[in-house]
Amino acid sequence: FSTFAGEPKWTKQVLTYRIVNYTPDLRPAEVNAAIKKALSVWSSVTPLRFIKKDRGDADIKISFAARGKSHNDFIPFDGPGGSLAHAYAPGKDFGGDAHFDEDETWTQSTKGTNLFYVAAHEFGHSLGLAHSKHPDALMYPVYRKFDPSVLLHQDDITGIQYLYGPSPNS
Ligand SMILES: CC(C)C[C@H](CS(C)(=N)=N)C(=O)N[C@H]1Cc2cn(c3ccccc23)CCCCCCNC1=O
Ligand SMILES: [Ca+2]
Ligand SMILES: [Zn+2]
Repeated sequence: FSTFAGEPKWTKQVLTYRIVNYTPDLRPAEVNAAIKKALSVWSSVTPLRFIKKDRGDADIKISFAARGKSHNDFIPFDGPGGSLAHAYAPGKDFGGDAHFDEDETWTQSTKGTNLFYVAAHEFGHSLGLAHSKHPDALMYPVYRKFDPSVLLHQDDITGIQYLYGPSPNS
């Protein structure tokens, strides 16, 4: 596993998240569920807890943006394929935020681009993990045929617990 320079991490265990806008590819309830499940991947192995906010500021702001429309972070997306999303390391303002490329076809299946899988990867970044060299780790830099049941590789768990420690009820 790897962390970002300076090992930025959240100094609190309860984090808030807000889904700022939704993709038309899925029903809002499906997006809510995929995001919630992707966060629970990480909270299941750490003391971290996530609270959803529907307005105002939040630690992790989630949004969808397409090509050209610079989603005010000056990193425009690249159309279908290529980069699927990006997320910021822990910190204030943009820190922790995750942006998803609206030009992808977001799905809940193994066709198209699976939102749950990409979100789980992005939240690894939002929590302070950089990329892993293990090809079967969630934090591997390239999207792979994923097996929805087994998502976290031991390397991912070792990395996130290095930053936040294990779940208290482990
Ligand atoms: C790991 C993901 C869930 C998140 C990362 C984004 S990030 C910032 N959070 N690490 C991602 O989007 N990786 C690209 C990496 C990538 C693969 N290729 C690319 C061609 C162009 C640009 C990027 C890529 C080759 C062609 C395949 C393109 C489709 C799949 N894209 C990827 O796997
Ligand atoms: Ca893209
Ligand atoms: Zn990544």
